[in-house]
Amino acid sequence: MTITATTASIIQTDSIDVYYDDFKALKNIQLNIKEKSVTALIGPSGCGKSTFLRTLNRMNDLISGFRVEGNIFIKDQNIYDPKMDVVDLRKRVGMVFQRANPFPMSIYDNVAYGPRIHGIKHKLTLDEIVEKSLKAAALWDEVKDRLNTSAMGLSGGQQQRLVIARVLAIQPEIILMDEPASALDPISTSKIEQLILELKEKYTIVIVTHSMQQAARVSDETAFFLNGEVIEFDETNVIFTNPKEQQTEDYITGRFG
Ligand SMILES: Nc1ncnc2c1ncn2[C@@H]1O[C@H](COP(=O)(O)OP(=O)(O)OP(=O)(O)O)[C@@H](O)[C@H]1O
Repeated sequence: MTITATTASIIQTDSIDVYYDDFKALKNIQLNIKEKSVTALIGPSGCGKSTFLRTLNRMNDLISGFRVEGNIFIKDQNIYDPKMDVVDLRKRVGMVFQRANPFPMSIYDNVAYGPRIHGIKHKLTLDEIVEKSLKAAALWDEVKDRLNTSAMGLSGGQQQRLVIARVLAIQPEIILMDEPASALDPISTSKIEQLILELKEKYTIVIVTHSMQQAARVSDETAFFLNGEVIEFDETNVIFTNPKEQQTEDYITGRFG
């Protein structure tokens, strides 16, 4: 394993092993993820990228047979500490999935949903949050005249940006994205990529992608996963132009996977 990415990190994983029953899905993962940057997780299908991503906000907790050994620290707080408030953790670490999953309600209510759950009831405050979040998700101009219509009427690309606005509305520190553009056309994909580059000014983003071009375009650092291990973790331009491990080179040049 070659790991040279360093500097101030918001997420530190300390030798993580993950099991689904007897199957060891992740082996000795040690990744430090830099604050306000984009970290891409790449690797062939089934190598553990999504499993790792989901350990970062404890999304795997409810899967029967799932077990994690080792610790993950976010800003020095051990998120697997039994005392950790998981609702608070998921507020701090938001998640965007492959398929946009807007709630079957209005555009406005989708974005206001999280703040309302966290106790914000004042209409003007909610209006402000909705506008700010939709602007930050680069969707405001397209929807400002139809905020009270159903989110289900938006295109796939717009729905994905709405989901990002919904995540932003609860002011996370970290946003996890699991193949956020894989179901989208090239123009919608490019909007999401542009958005990721804008969001990293304020947020830490960890993204799983099967597109090497996408990883190269949006990320600062890249981790290459294979068979549940991190083979190499480095600055993205190093991974794509001068990888140190043969397996990384074989993967990025399309020799397998
Ligand atoms: N709920 C589960 N129960 C049992 N095994 C699982 C479960 N989820 C994932 N796995 C196994 O763990 C391994 C890693 O899966 P994971 O989904 O993390 O890989 P991935 O790299 O994200 O794959 P893909 O790129 O296809 O999404 C695979 O062998 C998978 O079959």
